[in-house]
Amino acid sequence: MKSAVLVFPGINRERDMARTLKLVSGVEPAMVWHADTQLPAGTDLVVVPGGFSYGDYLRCGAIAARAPIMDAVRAHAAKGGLVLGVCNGFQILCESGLLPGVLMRNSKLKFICHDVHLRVERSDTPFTRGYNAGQVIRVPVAHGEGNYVADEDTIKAIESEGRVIFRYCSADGTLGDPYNVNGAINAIAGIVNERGNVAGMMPHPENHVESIIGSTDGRGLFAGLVQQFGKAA
Ligand SMILES: NC(=O)CC[C@H](N)C(=O)O
Repeated sequence: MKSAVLVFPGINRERDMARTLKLVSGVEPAMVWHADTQLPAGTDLVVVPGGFSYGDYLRCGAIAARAPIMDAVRAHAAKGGLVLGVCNGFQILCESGLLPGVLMRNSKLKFICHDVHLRVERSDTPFTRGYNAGQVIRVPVAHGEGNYVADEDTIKAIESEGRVIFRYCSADGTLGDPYNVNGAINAIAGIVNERGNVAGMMPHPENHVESIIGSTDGRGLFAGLVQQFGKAA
């Protein structure tokens, strides 16, 4: 699997993401600077990583969404290419119109940084095929603006088309306010676009891929993607 990780000024999770992609796929990803206008030929997967692009000025992801490289990301998605946005990456994909909705301030107006449980809502997407539907995984969150919001019609469409891929839940998969760490509508932690080739999620699966740091629950996402493209470039 050939992947490309976008790099914006202020991003700080790109090395974690690159390390995980190398670990799981066996192939070093290309690091692509925001001012570039092209992705490397043959890119299978574009990853927009987490961090604080442009210092979170205006709104998280708002400036990065207008960076030159984003036209190439749009073209890649339009061809059916896979795009994954994690945390700030999810915010950037929403701000760029590649995913619907927006990420607002967390309902308690505090930055949160701890492990959460997620219920995998479906396993028939390229991003979740490494899991079973209904499986509960534990991965960290680290954000101040993770409260997913969209207008009523958009939420109706996302829900009726089964485009929620992850929801915040308890360790046994129960949904409820105490587990909805940022107040997101319907406890939405991750979604896919209509075509199913662009995904965004607030939690960080790339940080839980090795038992030495306490959990490998994030690995399934990357392992599932690799299954699709194979391990070699
Ligand atoms: N870890 C991240 O990507 C953080 C995203 C963004 N800076 C926020 O605080 O919401």
